[in-house]
Amino acid sequence: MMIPFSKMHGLGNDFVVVDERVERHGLTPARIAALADRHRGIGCDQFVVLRPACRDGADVFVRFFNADGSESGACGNASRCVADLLWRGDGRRESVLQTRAGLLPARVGETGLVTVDMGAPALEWRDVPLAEPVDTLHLPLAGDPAAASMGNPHATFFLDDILDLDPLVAGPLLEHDPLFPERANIGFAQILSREAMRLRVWERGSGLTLACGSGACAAVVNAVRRGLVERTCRVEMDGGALSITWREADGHVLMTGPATTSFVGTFDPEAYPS
Ligand SMILES: N[C@H](CCC[C@H](N)C(=O)O)C(=O)O
Repeated sequence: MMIPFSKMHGLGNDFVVVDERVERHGLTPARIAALADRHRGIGCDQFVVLRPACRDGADVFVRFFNADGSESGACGNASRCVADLLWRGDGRRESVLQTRAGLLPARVGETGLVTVDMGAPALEWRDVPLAEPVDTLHLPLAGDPAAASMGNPHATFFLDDILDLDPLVAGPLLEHDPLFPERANIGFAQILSREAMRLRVWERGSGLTLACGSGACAAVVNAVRRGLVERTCRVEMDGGALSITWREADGHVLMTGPATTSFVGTFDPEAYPS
C-alpha cells in the first residue's frame, strides 16, 4: 500500500512528514532510518509523524525521529513545517502542536513566516539531562560549553571564530560524551553582536545539518545566561537565519522562520526493512 508524504524543510533542515492521524503505517525505527537514508530511501534529517492529539487544546500530536531512527522530544524547524502544513490544509493560521516537550502554540504569519512558542528551556543538570550534578552554564568539558534542554539536550560552545572547531570532527565525539546519558546536540556559536550570532549544529542522530531550530533556541538561551546577547537575537546558520526571543515574562522561547514544502510523494513501507 502506498503511503503519501510531504517533503519539507526549514532553512534546509529537511523532513519527511507522514500523517498517521487516520491509520498507522508500521513505521518502526529501523524502517524510519531506511526511509531517511539519502541513497536508498527518500532522505531526510528528521522523519515526522502526525498522530491524533490526546491532550485538550492540541490540534495534532507530533513525533520526531532522527535519521538513525532515534526519537527526539523537540524539533523546531519541523514544528514550523507542521504548523504550515496544517494551515495549508484547513486555513487556520493558529494551531497547537502536542509534542513530547509539551504543547507548542504556533502561528503562520501573513508573510508566511511561522512563529512557534517552543516553551521554557530546562536548565538543571538532571533535566538536560547530564550524567552528574554540574553547573549547566559551564560544563566540565574542554571548550567550556553551556547546556540547556528545549525538550531535547543541547550543548553550546562559544567560539571566537566558528571555524576554530570542525563540527564533523568534534561533533560526533561530543554527541557521545559520557556526560550526556541521552547523547546531545552540539552547537558551535560565534557571537557577532549583542543581537546576532552565527551557529552550526551537529545534531544527535542526524549529524551536521543546515539549520537547527531547537539548537538556535538553546544557543540564545545559553548566550543570554552568559550575558553575551540580548533576549531577542538573530541566529545565522548555513541554511539561513531564525529570529529567537527568550521572553522575560514567562521564560518561553519564541522561534520565527520559514517553512517550505519541496514536494509530495508516496512510498511503499513494505519495500523497507522493519
Ligand atoms: N533539527 C531539529 C533538532 C532535532 C534534534 C534531534 N537531533 C535530537 O535528537 O534532539 C530542530 O530544528 O530543532
